[in-house]
Amino acid sequence: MMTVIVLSGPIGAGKSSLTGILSKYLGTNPFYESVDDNPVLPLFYENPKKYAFLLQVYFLNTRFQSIKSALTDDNNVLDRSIYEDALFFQMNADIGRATKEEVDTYYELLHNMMSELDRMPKKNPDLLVHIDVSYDTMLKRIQKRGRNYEQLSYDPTLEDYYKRLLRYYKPWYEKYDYSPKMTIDGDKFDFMASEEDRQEVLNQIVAKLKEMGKLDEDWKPNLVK
Ligand SMILES: Nc1ncnc2c1ncn2[C@@H]1O[C@H](COP(=O)(O)OP(=O)(O)O)[C@@H](O)[C@H]1O
Ligand SMILES: Nc1nc2c(ncn2[C@H]2C[C@H](O)[C@@H](COP(=O)(O)O)O2)c(=O)[nH]1
Repeated sequence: MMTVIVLSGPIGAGKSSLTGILSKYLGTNPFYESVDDNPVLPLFYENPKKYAFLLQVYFLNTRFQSIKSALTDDNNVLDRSIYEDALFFQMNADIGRATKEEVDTYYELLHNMMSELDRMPKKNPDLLVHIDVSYDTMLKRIQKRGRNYEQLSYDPTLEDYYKRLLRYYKPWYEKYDYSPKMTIDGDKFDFMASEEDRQEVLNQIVAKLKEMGKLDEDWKPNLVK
């Protein structure tokens, strides 16, 4: 059965990490957001006002590309949903990093591209797995990952940016209704370092997929690597 799972959550929540763990466990394909090979991301952090619009278009384009493959392919896990794109741009626009013309153009482009998804065999994911984290956890993980331009030492105003991002995520998740959804407590479960925590998180997701009828009741992982 074709099942598409999408991860969501703020920067550093653990989406990419869980995408890898989950796709391996389910025997499906991981799809990653373009980050380390994204030439616009460092420019954005250096000069957000100048590059917010370009970065947004860059992400929209790469995400659309991976969604097209993921929704036509078999079983997949994506490390961020396209539904979060507007959240990021709205927030950047609200803090004055985009002109009205850029905002209008972006929304038109987004709607236009989203309507293309109507033609796909599947328009929406089967399940959204949201990783919920506090500011402290988010910051710790951003530090652990160590991308220079995401550190508060690089730009102290990132503290406000990150706190604001967390505030935007709450209503976004509550409103999200394109598919069934579930939350993983990213503060509680250290699914990178603790084998026990990792298993607990996987069990929660598998239980949800079984409840939805996407996995058979007697499904067991094929752990042969
Ligand atoms: N649940 C977790 N417990 C401990 N460390 C984590 C957890 N999730 C992610 N990390 C670590 O935090 C950093 C950011 O994780 P990543 O998966 O890149 O986040 P995202 O894709 O959401 O930005 C990485 O260094 C990763 O090893
Ligand atoms: N301004 C925007 N920035 C975005 C968007 N999507 C991702 N990002 C940034 C945030 C991180 O610095 C980096 C990678 O995100 P992770 O959550 O995977 O760490 O890219 C966006 O739509 N707009």
